[in-house]
Order: sequence, then structure tokens, then C-alpha cells
Amino acid sequence: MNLLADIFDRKRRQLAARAPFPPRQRPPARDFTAALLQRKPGAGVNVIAEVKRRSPSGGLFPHQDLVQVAKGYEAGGASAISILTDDVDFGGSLADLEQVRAAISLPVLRKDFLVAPQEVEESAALGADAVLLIADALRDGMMQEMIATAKACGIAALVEAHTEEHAERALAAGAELVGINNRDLATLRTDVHTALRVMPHLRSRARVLVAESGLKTSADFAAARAAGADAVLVGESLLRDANPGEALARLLAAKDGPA
Ligand SMILES: O=C(O)c1ccccc1NCC(=O)[C@H](O)[C@H](O)COP(=O)(O)O
Repeated sequence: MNLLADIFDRKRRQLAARAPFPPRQRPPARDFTAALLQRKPGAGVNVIAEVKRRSPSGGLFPHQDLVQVAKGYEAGGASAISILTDDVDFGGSLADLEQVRAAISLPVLRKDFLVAPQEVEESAALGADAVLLIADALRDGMMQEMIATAKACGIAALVEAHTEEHAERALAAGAELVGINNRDLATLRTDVHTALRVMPHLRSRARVLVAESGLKTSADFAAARAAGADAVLVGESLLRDANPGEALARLLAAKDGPA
């Protein structure tokens, strides 16, 4: 079994073993889609900046205070924040999601390995403004139901794919926001050309396109933009810096960055 299959297997077992969260009133949603479609002076691509304590491919990151990192990203020009809420592989939690969101005014994406509509509803109730869905691991009917649930809850669904085939499945299931992950989650190998290759085929049909993973330089940002990306999702390269927010600001201000 590969890592992604293992993670989804664990998530399905965890969900089956726990009670649904009690219903609660969610805070008003922040518009994730609009944040990714905005045009900022001097920055043609929007950045979803990611907070996480560790990852299977990157190991432990130096910054463990996710609230401080997210505040730095907001000051550094991020358009939205992605937060890993998985505990086992990323050291995250739903409490992190709530704390980070309360400390900033940007929309927040819950990045996890969601397997059922119930989890989309719970994410919305906890304050997520968007959820990540992974097309490679969800059947068509389930993906469709989860996208529809996000819409009914008034939040966005960013549907991630690694291949053109899975991106086509995402669009057929009703996805409006499509992310192309440069990282193959089965092998953890990352190739920044993946999104550059796939995105032009989707550009006319996706409302929002996001290039994800392995992006390090302002030239990477510019290349993603030229291939049709509205936004890039960046974690590790920022988190390796002594000051992730300042690292983001430098990338957005770079001369060879997006025009
Ligand atoms: O990053 C991993 O090791 C990983 C392993 C298994 C499932 C998902 C994984 N990462 C999710 C992501 O793709 C990234 O968190 C995200 O796109 C940001 O990538 P990066 O800028 O390379 O941190």
C-alpha cells in the first residue's frame, strides 16, 4: 500500500470510530475564492501560505507556533492560509485551525484527508473557509457529494489532483477550484513542471487554478502564473526560513517575480 492509501485507510477507520461533532454556529465565512482571484499591485499570483509542524517528506519544521507563522504570512502578503489539521503525519489539530483563524483576517483552508461529507460540514462549523479534497483518493460520487456539501455550507472546496485525468474527474464532479499538486502523494516525489504541464489544459474550465508544492523561488511563482495559475500553495520553502512571513514578502517583491 502507498502512503496516501495508508492515510486514507486510517482516516476512514478514525471516522467510523468516532461520534459526529455536536452542531455549532460557525463564524461568518471569509471568501476564499475571491481572495485567490484578486489582483494585487506588483503581485500577479496570490499565495496560499501553509502552516504545518512536520510532514512525511519534510520531517520537523523549525517553527512550531502556527499562530505566529500565520500572522507573519498575513503581514507578508499572503492571500489565504492553509493549515494542516492531520495529527499523525503533520502534528496539527482542529484546535490549531480555530486558533489560527481567530488570530488573522485571511480566509483559511483546512488541509486534511477528508473522506466524507460529514467532515466537510464539521470543518465549516469549526470555521474553515475552504476544505481540500483529494481527487486521487475519492470516488466520483463521493467527491461530487463533498463538493456539493461545501457549497451548501457556504465554503469553498479546493479539489486537488496530481494528474490531468484526476483533474478532469474533479471538474466533472463540479469542482470550481482545482489544485494541481506537483507532489505525487503515492511516492512523495515532487516535480514543479507537473502543474505547468497540466494547468493550461484546464484553464478555460476551472474558475480558480492553484499550483501546489515544491515552489521555492519568485521564478517558480512567475512560471505558475504564466501557465494559468491564479494562486500558488507554498509551505516548506517558507517554513525553512528563519522568518517565514518575511521570506514570503521577499518572494512577492522580487523583480523576476510575477508582474
Ligand atoms: O508533504 C508531504 O510529505 C505529504 C505527504 C503525504 C500527503 C500530503 C503531503 N503534503 C501535502 C502537500 O502537498 C503540501 O502540504 C502542500 O502542497 C505544500 O507543499 P510544500 O510547499 O512543498 O510544502
